[in-house]
Amino acid sequence: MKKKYCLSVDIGASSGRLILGDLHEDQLNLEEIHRFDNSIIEKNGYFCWDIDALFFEIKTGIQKCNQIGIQPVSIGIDTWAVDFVLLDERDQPLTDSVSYRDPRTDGIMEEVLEIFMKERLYLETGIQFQKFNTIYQLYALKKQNPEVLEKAKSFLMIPDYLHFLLTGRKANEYTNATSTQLINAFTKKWDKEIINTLGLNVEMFEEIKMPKETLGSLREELVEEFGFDMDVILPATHDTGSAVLAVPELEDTIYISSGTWSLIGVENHFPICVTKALDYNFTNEGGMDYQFRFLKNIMGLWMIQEVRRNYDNQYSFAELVDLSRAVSGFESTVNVDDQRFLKPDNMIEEIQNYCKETSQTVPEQPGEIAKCVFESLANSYKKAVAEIENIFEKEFSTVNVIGGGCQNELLNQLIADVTKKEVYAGPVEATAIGNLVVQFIAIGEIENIDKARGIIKKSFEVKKYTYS
Ligand SMILES: Nc1ncnc2c1ncn2[C@@H]1O[C@H](COP(=O)(O)OP(=O)(O)O)[C@@H](O)[C@H]1O
Ligand SMILES: C[C@H](O)[C@H](O)[C@@H](O)C(=O)COP(=O)(O)O
Ligand SMILES: [Mg+2]
Repeated sequence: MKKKYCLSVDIGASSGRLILGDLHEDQLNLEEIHRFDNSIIEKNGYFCWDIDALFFEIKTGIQKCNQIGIQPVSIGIDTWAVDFVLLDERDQPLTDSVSYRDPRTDGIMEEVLEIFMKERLYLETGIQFQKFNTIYQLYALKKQNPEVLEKAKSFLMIPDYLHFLLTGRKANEYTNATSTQLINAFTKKWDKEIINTLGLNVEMFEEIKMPKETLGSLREELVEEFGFDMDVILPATHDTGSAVLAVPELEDTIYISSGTWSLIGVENHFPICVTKALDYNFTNEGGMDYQFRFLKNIMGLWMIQEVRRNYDNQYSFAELVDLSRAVSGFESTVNVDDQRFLKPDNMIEEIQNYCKETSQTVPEQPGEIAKCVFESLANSYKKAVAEIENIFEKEFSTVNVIGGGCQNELLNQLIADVTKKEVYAGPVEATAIGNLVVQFIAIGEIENIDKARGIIKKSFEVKKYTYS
C-alpha cells in the first residue's frame, strides 16, 4: 500500500519549518523540507508579522515536496497564539497582522478590568492575564480604530487565516481560540457575555472547530500551482498545544515548551481557576480532546535571541552557551518576567540597567550577558515549579524540556540543579511532531493520542540530566 505522508507547518515567533512525517513499523520518521526565519517587522506604525512572507514560505515548502516526488495527503499549520487578522465582507484583510509585542495594548488590560472584574474573567475563561491577550488587542482596536472593527465580518487567528488562504474556509480552531481570553472554559464556546459587555462584534467570530477535524481541501488555483491536492487537517493550531502532545511521558512530569517563550506547566483534565492559580497568573489553555494546558508564560529564549541580535548575530546560540560556560564568579540575575524585557529597544542595555538598578555587578562581556539570561530563566522555572507543586499539593519527579531550547545543554543542567529534579530534554521538534500525530490520528493511521505518545517515545531521543 502506498505510504502516506502528512505535512506539518510549525511557525514560532523566531522561525518556521515544514516537516514531512511518515510512519514505519511504529516509528514516526521526520524529514525537514523547508526552514525559514520569522521576526517582527515595523509596518504602518505597528510591530507586525510579515504574514504574506510566511504564506510564501509555506507555498515554497509545499512545492519542495513535489520536487522530491512526495505528495502529502494532508497539511496542518500551527503558530504562536493570540494574534489575528480581521476580514471584511469581501474576505479581504482589514488589518495587518499586528504582533502581541506591539505597545498598542499598553494600559488596555487595566481599562477592561474596570469593566469586567478580574476574578470573574478568570473564573469564566481560566486564562492568564497577559496584556497582549486577544481580548485587549480587540479592545485597543475598538478604541483606536473603531471603524475597522465596524467593518469586520470575520475574525481569524494567524493559523486560521493561513488555513483560509489555503482552502477558502473560515473557522476558529479551539486550542488557539482559548488564548484569546474570550472562550468560556466550561462551555468551550465564545463567551458572548464578555464579548457583548466589551462592545465587540460578536458576529465576526467563526465556528469553533477541534483538532483532527478536516477544514477542507486546497483552493483550485493552489492545486494547479502545486500539481496536487491535499486536505487541511486541523492540528492543535496553537503551537504550544501541539508541542505538549509530543511530550513522551506526561505522568508526574512538568513540561517546559522552550522556544521564543518558555511555557511551563502540566496537562490537566479540567480548568483550575482557584484564587492561588490566579495570583500566580497560571492559564488554562485548551488542548486536544478538551484537555487543559495548565501553564504559565515565562519570557523565554526571546531574551537570548535579542541579545544575539544586539551582537549583530555574530554568535550562534551554541557559541553564546559556550561563552557563558567560560564565565566564573559572575552571579547577577534579573527577573525575566519583568515587562521591561517584553520588547526593549536593546536587550543587552535593559539587562545591564536592571543590574545597575538592583546594585548587582553589571554584565559587560557576551558570556556574562548570556550567563545572566540562562541563570535568570532557570530561577524563574524554579519558582514556577514550586507554584505548580503548591497548587497540585504534590511533588513532580521530572521536568521535560521540549522545543528548540532543549538543545541548550547548559540550561537543561541548570534546570536540574535548581529544581533538584531529573530533566529530560527532547524532542526538539515537539511542535511539529504533535501537529503530525494529530493528522495521522485523523486519517486513521494512529489510533489515539496515547498510542501516538508510545510511537513518539520509540521514535525520538530524549536526553537525561540529573542534578548535582
Ligand atoms: N544549538 C543550540 N544550542 C542552544 N540553544 C539553541 C540551539 N538551537 C536553538 N537553540 C535555542 O532554541 C531557540 C529556538 O527554539 P524554537 O523552538 O525553534 O523557537 P520558536 O518555535 O519560538 O521559533 C533559540 O532561541 C535558541 O535559544
Ligand atoms: C504570545 C503567546 O503566549 C505565545 O504565542 C505562546 O503561547 C507560544 O505559543 C509561544 O510559542 P513560540 O514557539 O513562539 O515560543
Ligand atoms: Mg515554537
